[in-house]
Amino acid sequence: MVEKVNKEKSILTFPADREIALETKNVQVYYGDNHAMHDASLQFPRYSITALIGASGSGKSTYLRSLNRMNDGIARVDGEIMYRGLNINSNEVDIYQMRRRIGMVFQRPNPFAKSIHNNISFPLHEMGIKDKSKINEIVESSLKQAALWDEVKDDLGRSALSLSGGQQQRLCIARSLAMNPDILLMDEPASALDPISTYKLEMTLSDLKDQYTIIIVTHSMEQASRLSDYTAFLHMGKIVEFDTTKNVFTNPTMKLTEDYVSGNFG
Ligand SMILES: Nc1ncnc2c1ncn2[C@@H]1O[C@H](COP(=O)(O)OP(=O)(O)OP(=O)(O)O)[C@@H](O)[C@H]1O
Repeated sequence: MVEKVNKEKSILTFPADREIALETKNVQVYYGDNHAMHDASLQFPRYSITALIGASGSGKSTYLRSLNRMNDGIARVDGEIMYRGLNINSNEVDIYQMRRRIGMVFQRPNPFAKSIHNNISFPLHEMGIKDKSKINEIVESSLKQAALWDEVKDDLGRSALSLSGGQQQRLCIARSLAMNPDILLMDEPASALDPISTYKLEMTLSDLKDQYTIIIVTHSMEQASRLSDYTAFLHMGKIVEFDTTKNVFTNPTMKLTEDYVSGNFG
């Protein structure tokens, strides 16, 4: 039985004035016999940043990866994941198309061993876009959105692998943005970055939320409180609390949340 600290508030207080970008209904994830995610029901508000926080092994990555079917072939995922009225956790969904709308940025930057330009233009070619000026336009606009353009514009033919870790991560964000997504899923995108690169990445994400919905796993309480509008706290495969970040950090409903955000465990 989980203990509440604020009895008049419900566990999953939700601000009703926000449009919903993505909703999970009773999502369960099983790695074989390991029931890793229990009954995850949450609505992610559009044009905002939601942080997923919790101790190691609480299920943050498992949940995040379910949101665009990255657990396919690894785990069994039951329940509904509703995106624009469609349950994307169903066999009818074209996973490739869906992932263009719900992109993923991983913990370690994973640029292709190609030029900066090709990192973005190659997937566009694969999508059937052949018009060079259109491609150049998308390369430029996505690099600008990812706040990398000024640093690389003079040599787009340079290898992506010669960029710093922070620049590589922003290039991976640009590559996702070039697909014209609605939602960006990010699994600890700053964990391999130094403080200055982390700061730049956070600035970039803050700017992006005007146009995109961002869901980010982070181990850093400071990052969650600086960056996110909403926070979900996970514990042992369950979503214990979801609320505005301000409330989760200053006025949590659950004792478990209070202990975690105040550093008393985890
Ligand atoms: N590929 C996998 N195969 C089997 N079990 C897994 C796999 N990935 C995760 N798990 C299990 O699922 C549970 C949740 O793990 P998950 O990685 O989602 O937690 P997390 O909160 O993201 O942890 P961390 O903060 O350490 O990254 C753990 O019990 C873990 O051992």
